[in-house]
Order: sequence, then structure tokens, then C-alpha cells
Amino acid sequence: MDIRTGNGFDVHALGAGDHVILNGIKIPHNKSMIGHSDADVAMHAITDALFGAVAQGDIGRWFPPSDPQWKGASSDIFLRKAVETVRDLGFQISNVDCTIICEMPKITPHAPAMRENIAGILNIDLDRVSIKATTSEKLGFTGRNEGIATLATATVIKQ
Ligand SMILES: Nc1ccn([C@@H]2O[C@H](COP(=O)(O)O)[C@@H](O)[C@H]2O)c(=O)n1
Ligand SMILES: C[C@@]1(CO)OP(=O)(O)OP(=O)(O)OC[C@H]1O
Repeated sequence: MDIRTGNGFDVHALGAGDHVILNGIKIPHNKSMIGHSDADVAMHAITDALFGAVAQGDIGRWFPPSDPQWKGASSDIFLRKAVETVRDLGFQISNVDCTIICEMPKITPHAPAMRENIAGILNIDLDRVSIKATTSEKLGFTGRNEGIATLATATVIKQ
């Protein structure tokens, strides 16, 4: 059995706006994420964890920020490509774990919807998708509500 793990980390700034999109879930907020795509920082970290698990580079290699095609794109496009790449290489996705770092918005009330969405895209059972959150105790850019960071880990298995 061939078991591999990948990690992902991403940051997006917060700017003017009235909602954020995290793991594909639209959450009303007093700011919005800034990015070339829809800036779904959580989904980007999971995407990078999957690409990393099979040593296929990172999200920017597959979807360059310089390519106008990805302007405003829904980040599930990127995640679906990572899932397809993992499977094309003969691996199954075992599980993913994701930690969103921000003071606001509060993530816990939205975690069930995020898990459902990610499990659906990855086509794995709900109990294989973990979504967590932490503040940074008001320290740093996340503590000042200037941006949101996300860490993710993915494990893949080839029988
Ligand atoms: N944006 C966030 C941040 C945290 N949570 C939940 O609060 C718990 C306590 O956070 P600390 O940073 O004080 O450890 C954390 O474990 C999460 O359950 C949240 O929902 N959204
Ligand atoms: C997702 C991509 C797509 O152009 O752009 P952004 O939305 O800016 O996100 P980031 O994580 O900064 O970079 C990766 C890019 O591939």
C-alpha cells in the first residue's frame, strides 16, 4: 500500500465587500476576500494539499494567476482538477483536514455545510472531511482582520 500526505497553505487579503466564500460556502460578512479567482482561501489550501500529496506542484502551476481565464473563477474548478489528478495517478483520497485562521467570520456554524460541499467534490464520505477554525488571538494580519489564512492536509492511498 502506498500512502502519501500533502499540505497546503494559503492567505488572501480582506477588502471592501459584504461576504466571503470559504470552502464554497457564501458567508455574509463586513468584508470580502481579494484575489484573482473568487479567493476561496480554504478551498485553495485543500487543492494544494491534494496536488502536494501526489507531487504535482501547486495551484498556481495549474492555474496561473496571470491567466485572465481564472479571473473571478469559482475555486471548485481548481479543486476538481486536483481530485482528477490524484485519481488519474491511481490514488484514492483517504481524508482531508483543514484549519481556517481568522477572528471573523465565525466558522463553526458553517462547518457542516463546508464538509458536505468538500465531501461531495472529493466524492468521499463526510467523516473523511474535517473543517476546523482558530483565531490567532488578535495577533498578526489575521488578528487584525486584514486577511484569512488556511492550512490543509490531505492523505491519499494507492492499494
Ligand atoms: N473564525 C473562527 C475562529 C474560531 N472558531 C471557534 O472558536 C474556538 C476557539 O478559538 P480560539 O482561537 O480562541 O482557540 C475554535 O476552536 C473554533 O471552534 C470559529 O468558529 N471561527
Ligand atoms: C487561484 C489562482 C488562480 O489564478 O489565483 P488567486 O485567486 O489569486 O489565488 P492564489 O491562491 O493567490 O493563487 C493561485 C492561483 O492559481
